Amino acid sequence: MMDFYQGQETLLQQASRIVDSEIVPLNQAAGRILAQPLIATADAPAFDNSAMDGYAVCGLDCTAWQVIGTAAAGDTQQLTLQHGQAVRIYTGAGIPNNTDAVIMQENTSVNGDSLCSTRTPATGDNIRRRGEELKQGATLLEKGALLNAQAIGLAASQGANELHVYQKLRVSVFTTGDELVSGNSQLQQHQIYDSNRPMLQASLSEYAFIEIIDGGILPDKLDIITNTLAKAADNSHSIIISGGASVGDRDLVKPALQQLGNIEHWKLAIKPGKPFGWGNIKQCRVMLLPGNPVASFVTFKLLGLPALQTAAGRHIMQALPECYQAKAAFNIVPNQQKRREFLRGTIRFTNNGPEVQPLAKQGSHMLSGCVDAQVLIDIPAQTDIQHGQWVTVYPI
Ligand SMILES: Nc1nc2c(c(=O)[nH]1)N[C@H]1C(S)=C(S)[C@@H](COP(=O)(O)OP(=O)(O)OC[C@H]3O[C@@H](n4cnc5c(N)ncnc54)[C@H](O)[C@@H]3O)O[C@H]1N2
Ligand code: MOO
Repeated sequence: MMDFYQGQETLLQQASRIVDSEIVPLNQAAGRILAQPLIATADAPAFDNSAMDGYAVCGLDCTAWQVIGTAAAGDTQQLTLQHGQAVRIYTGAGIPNNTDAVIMQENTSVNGDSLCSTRTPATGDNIRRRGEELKQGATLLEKGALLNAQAIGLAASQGANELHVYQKLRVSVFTTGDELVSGNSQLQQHQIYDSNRPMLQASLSEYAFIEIIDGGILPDKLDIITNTLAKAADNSHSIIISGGASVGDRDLVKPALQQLGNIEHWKLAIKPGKPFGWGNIKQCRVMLLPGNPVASFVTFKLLGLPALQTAAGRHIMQALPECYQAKAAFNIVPNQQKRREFLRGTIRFTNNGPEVQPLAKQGSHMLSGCVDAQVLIDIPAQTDIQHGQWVTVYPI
């Protein structure tokens, strides 16, 4: 069976981007993905300006300066100093011509129009120089950047009022299984409520670059699954389908996908989530998630979501789930598990660094054991874990 990391890499490399781009107003671009690099149209700062409230002075050899005027942020006139002169200046105001330094007001004393400094100023003190942050023509944001609040602010700082972004990735979400019932229906014997579709849609709804299409619950009937997926593939960039991914006679998603397109890969050596697989129907990427709710959640977070992000235009390195190292506050000795395990755990930040502890209820059918989890703990197959050892954790 393929290891998780090999599977993740293969999946992401095959997730070729298929969405077109569009132009949206800046105030609707938050959370979208940039389809063209954003280039600085002006230097930043655009003009030399003061970093402090104080006095702009000319002549650092002087012991006193004559204050000849005021420069406030937004003043449009350009002042000029002669040797021995100063201007009262405020943070963000344009620097007068011939200014040698700005002295912050806490280091000055003023008597009438005569200014003295309590400290010796040095050339360039408290002056923010034109272009010191960015030069005109510099790349502000790379193609594929996620437009978070900081990115929107940076684009706005350059006067951008619309941005070229990738169109939303249309993702159809299905669950399968004759036992599944939506929350608004009465349960019959041996039926259960569908938890995976609301869960997957809730996770997808955090991403502004994704448009969710609710496919509903599919019965365990090959012709219905095949017909429904064929239609969905025409109308979606990606399909996520949970359940029916395993080996039972009623596990019909794989046969349906084989009829309609191809299966690229099926089964990874991970727990939970072994029957995860993916393939294509024409241009549409289809991801098969296991039905067990925790297996569905874990494979979605670590595999499905990164693949959707690359399909939506993000770079692989940015789409990979974030992880960090924490110290195991537990032992697994001997570890005889043949699959890499992703235990659900909690983190405690101590003076020794972050410590991680698995939660009880680790069954892949036990969503309640997942609710309080802050991280997935990566436990490599057949590798003992000693108390205090560093392990990789993925925030969820
Ligand atoms: N003989 C084998 N049986 C199983 C294997 C195996 O290798 N050999 N793998 C097991 C593993 S691991 C998993 S994970 C499950 C996944 O199987 P499927 O993807 O085919 O999922 P289902 O059989 O449809 O369902 C499994 C389980 O989860 C419940 N379920 C399904 N969908 C939902 C939903 N939307 N909401 C709530 N619960 C759901 C379903 O009722 C089953 O209890 O296969 C093992 N079997
Ligand atoms: O992947 Mo299954 O969830 O190991 O039970």
